[in-house]
Amino acid sequence: MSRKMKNKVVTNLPIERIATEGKCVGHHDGKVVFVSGVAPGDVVDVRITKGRSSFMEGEPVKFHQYSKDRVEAFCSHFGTCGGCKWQHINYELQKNYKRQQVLDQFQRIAKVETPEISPIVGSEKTTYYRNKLDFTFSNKKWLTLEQIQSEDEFDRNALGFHIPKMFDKIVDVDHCYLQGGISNDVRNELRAFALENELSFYDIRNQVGLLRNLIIRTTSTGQTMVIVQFGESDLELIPKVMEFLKIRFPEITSLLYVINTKGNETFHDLELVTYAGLPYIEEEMEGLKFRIGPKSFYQTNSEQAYELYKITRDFAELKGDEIVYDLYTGTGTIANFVAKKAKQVIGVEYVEAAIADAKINSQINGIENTLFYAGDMKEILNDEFIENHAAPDVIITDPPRAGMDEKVVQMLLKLAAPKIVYVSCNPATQARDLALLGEKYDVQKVQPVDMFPQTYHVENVVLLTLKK
Ligand SMILES: C[S@@+](CC[C@H](N)C(=O)[O-])C[C@H]1O[C@@H](n2cnc3c(N)ncnc32)[C@H](O)[C@@H]1O
Repeated sequence: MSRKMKNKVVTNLPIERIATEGKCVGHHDGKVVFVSGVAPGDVVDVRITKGRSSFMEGEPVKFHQYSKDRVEAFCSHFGTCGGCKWQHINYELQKNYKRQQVLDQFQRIAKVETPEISPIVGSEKTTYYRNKLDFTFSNKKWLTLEQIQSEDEFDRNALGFHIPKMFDKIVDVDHCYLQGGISNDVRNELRAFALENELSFYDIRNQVGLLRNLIIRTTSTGQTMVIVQFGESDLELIPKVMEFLKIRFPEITSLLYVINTKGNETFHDLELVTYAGLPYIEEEMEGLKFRIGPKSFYQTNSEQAYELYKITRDFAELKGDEIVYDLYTGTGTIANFVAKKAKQVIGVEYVEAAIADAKINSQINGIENTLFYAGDMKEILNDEFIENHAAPDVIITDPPRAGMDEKVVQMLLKLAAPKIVYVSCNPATQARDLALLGEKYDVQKVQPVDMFPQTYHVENVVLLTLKK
């Protein structure tokens, strides 16, 4: 019956609350309806886009009542672009919903006893907080309905972000409120230069075109890295583009490019060329320097990363004589950040370039009690590894969104370190892992942190102690 609902319009649906992944929930005919682009308190007509036996999904087509918690969205790309999906909800409420999400996931999935979840640590900056953005060049610009219906011809080249669920359509970004500094100018002027010089924008379907991707990374110390990804190896045009950026933006401290003719945009396996400046940028925290190469992961909100690391260090309560494992260490930021307070810190991560940066980060900061290893966690963290190193007193783990592999969780249970500090960017997978760790561990503290205002994403730090 529900499949028949597809494209039908449910009228006057009161929106009740926010569910996972930022969608809101209403009820119709005893079924849950997930609706995007609305806020709790709205009353809307919803066109059903998906009907299943237990739930439906839809999008608003008419608003009868607006929630009192709504605010005016500030970005002209709101509703089209996949980022900042919560900018129509006031920030105080965004924070409450994020905390609620952690609570919901823990109750639904973890099913372990938890102490009260602390109020979320909010971000002072609610715009211009990201230190990294990734823009795509495309010859398939997303056109608005008015543009499609108008008689005018439109240039279809675009530089911006992917439209959600459409791999080849790109919203041509005029201004992005996520990254400050020269980011908006670099993107807009590079696009203008490319259009003026009739350079080809990437055609993702046919995998041809010169300009493929633009990555801009900034630091709180004012450094900027710009990486241009080219889809063709044109030795005449590439220097022309790079020279334009070098001359026009002397503020760029690290200007690189990479030629990528593969089927995907990742460049972990490709060689980057430093065209001007240094091959890295440096972030600073409590006087420590962190070197970030083009292939390294670094938390994308530097100010909130500092808050996150302080909470992690506080939860670990190090006295100076502990062996600490920092799993999924990235460029070793947490490892180096806590090293002063530990006997030894061992960081593990699978991106080799990040491990090379982690070692350099220890070196440039004069830190001598860290060791770093590159490898897949489920392979490297084995009995031999433990035999070769002292057993940990504290384990800090900060896995990707997918959480920890079950083999890794089993290893943590076997290691039975007195304390685990689990940092996560996905409370659902964290809750799943906690359900397993619950066999030997109690959850002592739960502290959500907002790294990504205007989105539903939430970071969460949990302290676990070994059951007595
Ligand atoms: C959320 S990041 C944490 C980085 C770091 N703790 C920080 O704060 O900068 C997760 C890291 O896990 C690494 N990673 C993902 N899967 C892995 C695996 N199977 N084995 C080892 N490391 C992995 C990623 O490369 C990434 O650097």
